[in-house]
Amino acid sequence: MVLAQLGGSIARALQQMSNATIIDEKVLSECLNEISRALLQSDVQFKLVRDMQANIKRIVNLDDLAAGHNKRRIIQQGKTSVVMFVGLQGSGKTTTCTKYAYYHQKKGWKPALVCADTFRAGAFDQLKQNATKTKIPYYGSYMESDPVKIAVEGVETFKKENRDLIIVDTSGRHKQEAALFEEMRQVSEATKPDLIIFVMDSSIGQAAFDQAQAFKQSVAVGAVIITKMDGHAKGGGALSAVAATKSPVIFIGTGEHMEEFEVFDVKPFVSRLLGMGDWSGFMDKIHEVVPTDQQPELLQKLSEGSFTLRLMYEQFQNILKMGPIGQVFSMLPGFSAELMPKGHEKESQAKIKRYMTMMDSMTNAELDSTNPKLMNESRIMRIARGSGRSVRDVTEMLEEYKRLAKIWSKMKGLKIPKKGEMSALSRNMNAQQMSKVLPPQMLKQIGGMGGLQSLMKQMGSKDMGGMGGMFGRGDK
Ligand SMILES: Nc1nc2c(ncn2[C@@H]2O[C@H](COP(=O)(O)OP(=O)(O)OP(=O)(O)O)[C@@H](O)[C@H]2O)c(=O)[nH]1
Repeated sequence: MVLAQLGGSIARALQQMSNATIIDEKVLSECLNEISRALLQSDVQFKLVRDMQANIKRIVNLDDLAAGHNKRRIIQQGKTSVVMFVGLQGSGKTTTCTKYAYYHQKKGWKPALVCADTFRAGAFDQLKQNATKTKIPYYGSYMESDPVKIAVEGVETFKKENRDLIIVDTSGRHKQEAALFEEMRQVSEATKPDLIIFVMDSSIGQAAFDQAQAFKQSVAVGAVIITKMDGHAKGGGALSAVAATKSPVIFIGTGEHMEEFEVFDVKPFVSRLLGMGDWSGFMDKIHEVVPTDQQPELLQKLSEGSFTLRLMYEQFQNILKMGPIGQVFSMLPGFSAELMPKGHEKESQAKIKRYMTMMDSMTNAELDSTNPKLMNESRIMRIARGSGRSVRDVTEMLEEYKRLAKIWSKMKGLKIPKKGEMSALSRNMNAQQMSKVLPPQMLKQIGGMGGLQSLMKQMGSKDMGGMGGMFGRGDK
């Protein structure tokens, strides 16, 4: 094979890979096989080709690629890229457009914003305000009512100005609004975006699948951004949206401010979704903070799923010892936003101490019981009197206990790894286990067990069926 042909074959193989929405082991292997074939046909030594394959596989971190961001160079620095944002009304599109622009500006891009949202009065002002704050050029009009015209003019203007990332914000719309969907399609056709991002509010829940699918059917959605991950919603709808759009989640929004924007990372996201907190961080903390002789016992109890009041007490003790309480809290299964809202660390610490004072008035039998019915009215009254708190306070503490116990009961049967054995947990957390903790409706929407398995794979897990790598951070 002459050199030009060889180059062509390799370029084609790479092109095929970059066309794939998700790069997983299969896509990577196919690409490497293609390249290897071309090399062999060019008489490159077999051993060299085999070593090259192995080396590339070792170097490429599919988990990193799963974020969809670095791998798929849909937007390329140096060339002008147009990115169009679409989504439901109020999903946070306008805010996210600026966050996205700001993020890339910090990375050395020259972004610009175009407001093609002529539907919502005030949208242009909002974009203008955000753009001014972040010193990003913007384009829009108070007079023009045709979003296609504005979008085209804006893109042309910024292309002339050599901006390399032109972001087009569009109006929010629902799938029932056929005319607005047609308009979105026209904006897309006229501006020919290199990437269309579907912005979704994490609290959307069950409606996510249908809505996301409607968007995907009208325009070529290539990526998803989930907003408002700082709220109570766990982002479960995101799973459905990912399934419907067959596109990776690339970023999450974690607040109203420009900096509250993070590259999507599958591990903490899915852990949070399952109400499990950040497991690997949590395990690291256990090994760091819980005295060595107590560790096996705690891990054993965790795997039994029997969460007693005493265990809660001990964990509170550990939490108070852990230092900057805010950071640690979010890692613990269930000990997150509900017990300790962001920015209220002091109050939360006081609450924990209050809970512990009440628990000091409990008997051993009460602390070690796993029977929720044991805590009857007379016991509650006795504890209230003993600790100098109100019956309401005691009831609140017990409610908190029940909430945590419910979450921790999901750990039952999980093989909790010892230090250095994190991958054991990853292997254990398979699709079947995950299916048990997902709301049934959602499971149905993403196509049952089969759908879940392929979704897990799509979301960056290494081995089919297992959450390979998902919790693997502490493994190395
Ligand atoms: N807490 C939180 N609020 C957010 C986040 N992203 C956006 N918001 C807020 O959500 C609200 C709606 O955001 P917008 O950006 O106006 O939404 P939009 O999708 O452009 O709205 P339409 O143009 O009506 O479709 C605003 O109050 C934002 O500040 C986030 O990640 N976290």
